[in-house]
Amino acid sequence: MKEYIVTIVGGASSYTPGIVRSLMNRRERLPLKKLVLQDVDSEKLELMVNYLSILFQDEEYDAQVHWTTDREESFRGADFIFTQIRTGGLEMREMDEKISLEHGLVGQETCGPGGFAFAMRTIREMVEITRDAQRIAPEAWIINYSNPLPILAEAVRREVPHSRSLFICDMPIVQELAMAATLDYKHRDLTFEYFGLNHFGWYTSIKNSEGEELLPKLREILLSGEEMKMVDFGHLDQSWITTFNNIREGVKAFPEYIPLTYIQYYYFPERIVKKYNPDYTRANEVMDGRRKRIYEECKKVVSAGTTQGIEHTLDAHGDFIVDQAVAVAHNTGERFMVNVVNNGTFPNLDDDMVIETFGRIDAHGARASKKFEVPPFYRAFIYSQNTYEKLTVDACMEGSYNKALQALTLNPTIPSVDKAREILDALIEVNGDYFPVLK
Ligand SMILES: NC(=O)c1ccc[n+]([C@@H]2O[C@H](COP(=O)([O-])OP(=O)(O)OC[C@H]3O[C@@H](n4cnc5c(N)ncnc54)[C@H](O)[C@@H]3O)[C@@H](O)[C@H]2O)c1
Ligand SMILES: O=P(O)(O)OC[C@H]1O[C@H](O[C@H]2[C@H](O)[C@@H](O)[C@@H](O)O[C@@H]2CO)[C@H](O)[C@@H](O)[C@@H]1O
Ligand SMILES: [Mn+2]
Repeated sequence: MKEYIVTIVGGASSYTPGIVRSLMNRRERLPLKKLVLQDVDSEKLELMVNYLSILFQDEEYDAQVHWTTDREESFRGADFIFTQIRTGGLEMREMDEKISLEHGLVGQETCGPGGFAFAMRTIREMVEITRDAQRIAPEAWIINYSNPLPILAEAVRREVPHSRSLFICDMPIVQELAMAATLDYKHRDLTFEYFGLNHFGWYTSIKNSEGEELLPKLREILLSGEEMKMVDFGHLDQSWITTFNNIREGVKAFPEYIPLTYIQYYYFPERIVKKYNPDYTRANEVMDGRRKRIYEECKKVVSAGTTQGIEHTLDAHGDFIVDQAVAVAHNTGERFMVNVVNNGTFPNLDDDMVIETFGRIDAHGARASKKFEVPPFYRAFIYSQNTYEKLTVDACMEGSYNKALQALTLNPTIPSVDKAREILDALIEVNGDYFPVLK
């Protein structure tokens, strides 16, 4: 069987050990010749590779592992390029979240002004990565996790036509696992339907294998005040548990569908701002939690020279990306949530909109499977969010202050032009050279 070369851009991320464990667990389907970790942080890369070398040895996993800061070198010969970059790091995420909250706005990684700033820092980098991949490894598939996903997907769609890119998000699968557990079903026995954009959508149907519609039952459970049954991979922080339980608030507002967790930021921005602590945000929780825990785990293994007796982190995140690589490699046509260009899937939305819905993945990439006519309220809501996303790409690529201001004014978490201008000026100041010059 063919042996694959997988490159991870942002290879020093704390998500890497989980992804590599998923690769190891799927060694029969995706045998690895070489794993290449590429990153801008050589110190963390070295730690990660030292850790993985010991893990491979302990698990008798026969693949080479290599690290480099040189993107060109890392792409040579690659079959798959997984991308998970965060320009500015968690430190800039912290700034985004805190500045937004200081201005009375949602302070979040991918939604509202935080997502806008993250996009302005990352768009050009993601476009360059995709161009380089197309030039150096034209046969390789890029499977991208980097956020803000829909904005990066829009930028790549425009700037790098015909790139072999998949844009993926683990939120829906994690929410589906929780919804299945709450309904007392196994995830694999349910079929979900969903429409929207990434981090901005709604479930319209949840059926069991007999074809029984279970959405009304889930609605009833949520409205009765019962807690969502979280599928805990070992380290689910309280803030995520609260976010999952807020799905109920969305259902209370508009009971016809089950909103994705992230809808809380758009339905209830004032509630979120009131509840969030501007001095200790999610970025702090991640820095003190997942980031610290994973690198400590790596250091322990490296100093002990063995993985024995050291706790390992497992989550759906790693499986989700590797399963999609398997679907491409084996041309399976398996069903996944996909981010694709609309092209008539939602007939009453623009054809060129990047949408999120269920579809199939095979050797030719991702395609949506079912048409859905979007009801008027959701259609208008999606248009404002999608136009914000498109204007953010315009603003970044054209260096346009006016487009940036229009983008933020349309963002459903921002109430006025005055607020949009106030937060835009604050973000420009704090981001310095991370942002393009906006004239
Ligand atoms: N799509 C999803 O559902 C999903 C899920 C989880 C994480 N993410 C995204 O994955 C990314 C990584 O998250 P994280 O929490 O691990 O962040 P992180 O900052 O801890 O790790 C990102 C890594 O990328 C490196 N990096 C930054 N810019 C780079 C570049 N230009 N080239 C190569 N490496 C670069 C950093 O040095 C760092 O090691 C973020 O964009 C995050 O939002 C997405
Ligand atoms: O706040 P974070 O950094 O923990 O997570 C941000 C990401 O949240 C979603 O993903 C997962 C996350 O990757 C996983 O580790 C776990 O914590 O559950 C989250 C919810 O499913 C989201 O899909 C990503 O786009 C975010 O970057
Ligand atoms: Mn996501």
